[in-house]
Amino acid sequence: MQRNRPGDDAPRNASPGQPRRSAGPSVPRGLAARRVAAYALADVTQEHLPLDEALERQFGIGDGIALDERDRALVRAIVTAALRRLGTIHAALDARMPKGIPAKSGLLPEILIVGAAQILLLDIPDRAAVDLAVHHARADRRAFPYAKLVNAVLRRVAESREAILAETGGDDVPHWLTERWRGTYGAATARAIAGALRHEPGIDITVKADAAGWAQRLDGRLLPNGSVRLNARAHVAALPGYADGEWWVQDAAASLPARLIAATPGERVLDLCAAPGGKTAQLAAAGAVVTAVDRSPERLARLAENMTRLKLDVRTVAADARTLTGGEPYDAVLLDAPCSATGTIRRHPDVAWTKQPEEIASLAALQSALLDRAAALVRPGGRLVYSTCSLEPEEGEAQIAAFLARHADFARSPVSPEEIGGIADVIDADGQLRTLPHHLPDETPRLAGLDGFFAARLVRRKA
Ligand SMILES: C[S@@+](CC[C@H](N)C(=O)[O-])C[C@H]1O[C@@H](n2cnc3c(N)ncnc32)[C@H](O)[C@@H]1O
Repeated sequence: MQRNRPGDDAPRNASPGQPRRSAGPSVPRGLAARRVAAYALADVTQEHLPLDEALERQFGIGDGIALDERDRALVRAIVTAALRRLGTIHAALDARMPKGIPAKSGLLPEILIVGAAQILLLDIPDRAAVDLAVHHARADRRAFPYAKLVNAVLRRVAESREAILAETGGDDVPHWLTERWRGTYGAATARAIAGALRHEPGIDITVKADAAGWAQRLDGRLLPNGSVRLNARAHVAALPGYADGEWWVQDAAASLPARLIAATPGERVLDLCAAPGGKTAQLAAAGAVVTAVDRSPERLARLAENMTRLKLDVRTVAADARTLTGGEPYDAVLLDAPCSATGTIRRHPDVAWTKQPEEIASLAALQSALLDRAAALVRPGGRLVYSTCSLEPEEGEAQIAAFLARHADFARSPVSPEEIGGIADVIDADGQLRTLPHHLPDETPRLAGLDGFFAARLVRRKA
């Protein structure tokens, strides 16, 4: 879709409390949420701001300040849905606007996208979505002349909803990503990945013990790896066992790297990029004596809060793992490294729009430095597990191949299917883990899939 910059009737970085959009005499219920959604969408797609940051920014200014919890949840749902199917939405609008979006039309592109996302993807009556978009256009100085166009285009989108959603040809993520995946995995797998990313994933949890029992109590299903996948959407903090610290939310694939450590009670394990602590919790729950390191004090504080809820005892260290020194080497080290996170686009569709191709090389350099430091902290005979939630081989397979070329004292310790509940198709020829978003299929799309993870287990040869 041809587009111009969003309307800037008032400064986008207006300070909190300062009204920046004039509401007009009669503001229909729900308009404020749509306006905030449109601005947050622009923050993500144009300024490459992660969605959480965009929402925090927008909830702190203008209309956002007055939104209650329900409206804020609605804003998040609208923007998330729009980002998940942005290619589909652009194509649907393009097909109904042969001349493209008029130039200098303010927030018009975002108004149309927010309207189309509600019509196509959310349980919101078409009429409400169209009317609010028209009101929104009327309230935006530059979009004002196009209010009738908004009405006509969105009505046509509503008329063709099923056909639009059945169309699977286009990309919903930026072209550079699909091109990359085609080159890495081949055309058929790249298509399957793109298909899986179109669906909102379900909620997976990791339990301390009695996974089958918790699957029953929480109305979930037990996955082969021992995770529980909830059958329905839920407000997790209100579910039984949450306040008592019996379980935590963690994608089934994200639970695999810590399982590969196979920690035994009393072993000393170092978790190098640990926050917010899903993997730390697994290690501690297995009885290991865990030291959790993270560079971010804020994220480490969240980890500590999580461990308190889970009643798990973990030592925390705020430090840059690249310069971590000292002490006795560890029985095992987990390095769940910072990465492009392209494997988590199902859960975080903003990642597709906030990451830039050039970031992959700089992240790979950081991972390589972290790996070298991690290796020095493993005792002879000890294990090193490296993982990333990236689909990019530079952050996975190629990273480990380069590491082994630099470190003759390490060798792969291949993963066996039994260790991960028999999900054999996620193990590559070198015994490494490579999960992809379309793995673990299910008839119900929301109950299918895994985040995309890479993990390799290495052992340090005995001297
Ligand atoms: C992928 S997240 C870790 C997720 C975590 N392992 C879990 O399972 O919850 C990567 C973490 O690495 C941290 N990080 C990034 N660079 C780091 C560095 N140089 N040293 C230590 N931690 C770092 C980030 O703050 C972030 O919390």
